[in-house]
Amino acid sequence: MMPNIAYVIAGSEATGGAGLQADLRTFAQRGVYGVGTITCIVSFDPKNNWGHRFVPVAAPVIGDQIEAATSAHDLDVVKVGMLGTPETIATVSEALSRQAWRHVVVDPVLICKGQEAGAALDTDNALRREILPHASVVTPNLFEARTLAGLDSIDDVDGLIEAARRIHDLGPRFVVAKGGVELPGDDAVDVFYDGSDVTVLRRPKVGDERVSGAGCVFAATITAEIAKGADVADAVATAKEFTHRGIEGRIASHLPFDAVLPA
Ligand SMILES: Nc1ncnc2c1ncn2[C@@H]1O[C@H](COP(=O)(O)OP(=O)(O)O)[C@@H](O)[C@H]1O
Ligand SMILES: Cc1ncc(COP(=O)(O)O)c(C=O)c1O
Repeated sequence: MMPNIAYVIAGSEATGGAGLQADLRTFAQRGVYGVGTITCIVSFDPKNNWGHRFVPVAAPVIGDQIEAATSAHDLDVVKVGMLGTPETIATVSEALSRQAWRHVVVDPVLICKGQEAGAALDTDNALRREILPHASVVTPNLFEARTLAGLDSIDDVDGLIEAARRIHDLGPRFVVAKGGVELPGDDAVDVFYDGSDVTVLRRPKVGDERVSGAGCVFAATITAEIAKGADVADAVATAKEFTHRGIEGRIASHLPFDAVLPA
């Protein structure tokens, strides 16, 4: 029997907590066969307060990986994670337009802390212009929702809903705007908007620190569930529960932050 296959185009995070490592781990745990393409390599630097070191993979090498993956398998569901540079964004955008996709799930990772602000702005604009039009599902966190929606601040659930509506206007059919730990209150609140109805998902906050990989596991779970045939609303509800469980069971390390342990 053929397994359900999910594809991810994302960055490697060398400590294993986030990025492609978390995506493929999540795919395996949700029972789908994962295929991955690496866009960049992030290696936190233990000699420098675990600051980000960021190296993009050369565009032709990204293109080769996508060619190999899409030629070997009949892929119809893809998650797009960290891209990192305008050149990578152009390469991935061009590759996405070469075939029809049932769903493109975009986790709009906007800033890698190692990047200088000017470069990050170019990347943000390129992501909005070249990747969002391919997205059927987009999962911005609070900062990304504010940036993509062009809002000065998001202070409550109503603000999150307004952001989700504005991002929907940019193209994606389904928007999950995540309040996470950043939105004030006792619960981690996310808003799901499908163009007509708003669903508010909430679970109690586990601590008040960000947990590495939470956004990656969340979007990867949505992708895996869609690959198995779930509709988007059910996939998002499953992702909320699965990520919450992974945050509760999180893994500590010598890093100054914990990582999600999807299980
Ligand atoms: N400490 C926490 N406790 C409970 N849920 C959390 C916590 N941090 C994040 N979440 C939830 O995990 C999911 C992804 O987290 P988020 O922090 O928004 O992603 P990102 O990693 O992109 O910033 C969302 O459903 C969010 O609400
Ligand atoms: C390669 C890569 N992708 C994605 C992320 C975002 O991870 P998170 O799920 O914590 O938002 C990171 C963060 O370090 C990363 O290094």
